[in-house]
Amino acid sequence: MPKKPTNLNAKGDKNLTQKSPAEFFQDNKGIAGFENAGKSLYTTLREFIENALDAAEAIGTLPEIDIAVEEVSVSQYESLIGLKAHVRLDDELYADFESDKAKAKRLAQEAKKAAKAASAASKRGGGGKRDQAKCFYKITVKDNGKGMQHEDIPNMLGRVLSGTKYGVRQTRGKFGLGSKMALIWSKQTTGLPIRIRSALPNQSFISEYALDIDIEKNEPNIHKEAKLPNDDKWHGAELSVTIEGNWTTYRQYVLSYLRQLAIVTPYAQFRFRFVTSAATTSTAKDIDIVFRRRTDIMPALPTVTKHHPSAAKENMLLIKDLLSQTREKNLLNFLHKEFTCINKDHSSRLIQELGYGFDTDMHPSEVTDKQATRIQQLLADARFDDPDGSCLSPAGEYNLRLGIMKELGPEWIASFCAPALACGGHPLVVEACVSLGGREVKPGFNVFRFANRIPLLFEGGNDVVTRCVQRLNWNTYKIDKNNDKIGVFVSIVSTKIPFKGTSKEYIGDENNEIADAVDKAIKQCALQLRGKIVRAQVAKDRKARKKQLAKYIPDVARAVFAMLAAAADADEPPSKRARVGAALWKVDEKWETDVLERAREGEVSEAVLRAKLEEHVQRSDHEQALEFAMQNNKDGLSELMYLVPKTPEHEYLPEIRSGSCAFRFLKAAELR
Ligand SMILES: Nc1ncnc2c1ncn2[C@@H]1O[C@H](COP(=O)(O)OP(=O)(O)OP(=O)(O)O)[C@@H](O)[C@H]1O
Repeated sequence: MPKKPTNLNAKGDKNLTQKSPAEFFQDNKGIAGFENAGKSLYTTLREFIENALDAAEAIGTLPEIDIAVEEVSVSQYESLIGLKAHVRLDDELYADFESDKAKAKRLAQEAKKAAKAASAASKRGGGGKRDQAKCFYKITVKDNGKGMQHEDIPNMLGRVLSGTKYGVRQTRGKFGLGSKMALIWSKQTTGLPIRIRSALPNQSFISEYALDIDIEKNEPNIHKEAKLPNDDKWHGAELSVTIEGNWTTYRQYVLSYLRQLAIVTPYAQFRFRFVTSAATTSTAKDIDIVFRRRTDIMPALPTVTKHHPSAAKENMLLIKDLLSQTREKNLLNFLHKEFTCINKDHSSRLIQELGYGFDTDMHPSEVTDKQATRIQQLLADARFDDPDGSCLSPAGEYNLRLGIMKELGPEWIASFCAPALACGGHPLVVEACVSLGGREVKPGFNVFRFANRIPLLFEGGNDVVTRCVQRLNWNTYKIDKNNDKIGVFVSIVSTKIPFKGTSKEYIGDENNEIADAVDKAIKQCALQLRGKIVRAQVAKDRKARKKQLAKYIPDVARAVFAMLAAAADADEPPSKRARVGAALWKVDEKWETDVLERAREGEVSEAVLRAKLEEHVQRSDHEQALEFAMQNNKDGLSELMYLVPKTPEHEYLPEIRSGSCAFRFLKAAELR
């Protein structure tokens, strides 16, 4: 309903009105990923699941997340909103009265109609919902995370742009918007409140709330608040909303999202259930899948960091904000403590460079607006080291590989982690894996994108990763881009991912630093794979040669033995012709006499010759293979294996070699 304008100035323009953030996002749901019923169902799940992961990781707990999507029939929905609260005394009085026979007939017709609509929708694809009846779903996500303070719950979940994840730290959530968008969508489509149960670790009670949002005031509207006993010492949160959705068209997206989440978070366990409405007689569409945890090793927690000085390039107001908030007492410490990559010496040199009017002892509150602009200019123009990225928590090559092996089972896989770089003043790390082959992988490119360990499923064509994949000349790496089953996985983590829009769907291609880092990471993986491909080709050729040689062994053994036997019988060395035929041209005479003697005594037989030849072919094959691998090591012919240290302190052995392989132990830092 259009809002009555609030006149802000009695004398001014009557149309001058103000909107609350909640109203803005209600009117522009699309920018937050709520453009239609199907997409809204997907985004609601995504927002809840990502909050659940953030909450468990924040307390270092291995995430265990239960996700349920329950279909709600129209009649169930009506009773939820209290429309059928009245218990009928005389059914036959009502227009919708139907006999048992009529009811059975109607249900059969409805089932037929629903099947027809679903098949039409899946043919149409996308999120269209024209001529379909409205469908409602109850979405519940339960985690074992840190929970929320009782008093904070209404503001956290009922006030747009409120959250605990602002600041310079890597988190999946950022805007303080996602769950409120789900609530706005539920308010608009079903009018039902969000239900929350939550407990902090070691809290004796469970907070229970039902609330919705006053969109005009951007305020929580509490329907129910209670504290229940927490006898099981549970901690975490359980959020539940009932919304209009479209499962048929977004089912595939939800399942792909979960599968990709399992790849990038193999240390989490997800259980996903889809339950058809009780009114539907068939349960054939029900789903109950568990994405099992494959490792107990979680990446280290990301830590809060400070701005990199290059952030001044992007944000003119940053210096002024920091100057007004800082607790530092002088300019020297202000630059050193409020930014990364500026030590005290560097800070003093920068202050000298600022010139007239600045000195190291100056109090930050004395800096004028003009001087703040001068500081901003200098920081934007000066050169600084890249941040070290230690505040970030990338998925890790081990976790990525494990997830990919588990979900896709490729034949080959290569991984690379690029050094941290500064992007808009925020540290950013790119990790990549490229795989070949695997289950359910189609020929050509299969691009999987992750940002702060969130799978990105939409807008693939515009994303920096897809663009880099398309630009790369895959032939150089002996990879056939049309026929090979190529999996490209790129995970980007940062304290601020430069998403396009608030729906966190893709990262644009225009940032050269990110594009270069992605390009480099993919190329490094492709290079490793080229080594494996070359090695496999060489191994194949060797096998063919060995097979070919082995084929001739019986004939050669027979011919050589026949010649030896004839020479031994005749008591004289073989003729020159026979020597050439048997490749004995250059053997010395003593050896020859010795062999003839042994042939006479039966020590050298055809079987012995055959066994010796087989042994020789086998040995030279191994020697050639190892020689080739050692010579071509740079080309990626060595295979990286990741060993998880059992203790923080462990010793690295030197290289170990055997006849057919060599082990070289490297520390993670030496791999880069
Ligand atoms: N499952 C949960 N466990 C603990 N805290 C939660 C949970 N879900 C939400 N919160 C709290 O509520 C806040 C608001 O969540 P919301 O989804 O609205 O935004 P966000 O996750 O901060 O950012 P974004 O809009 O980018 O997702 C979060 O910052 C978090 O503190």
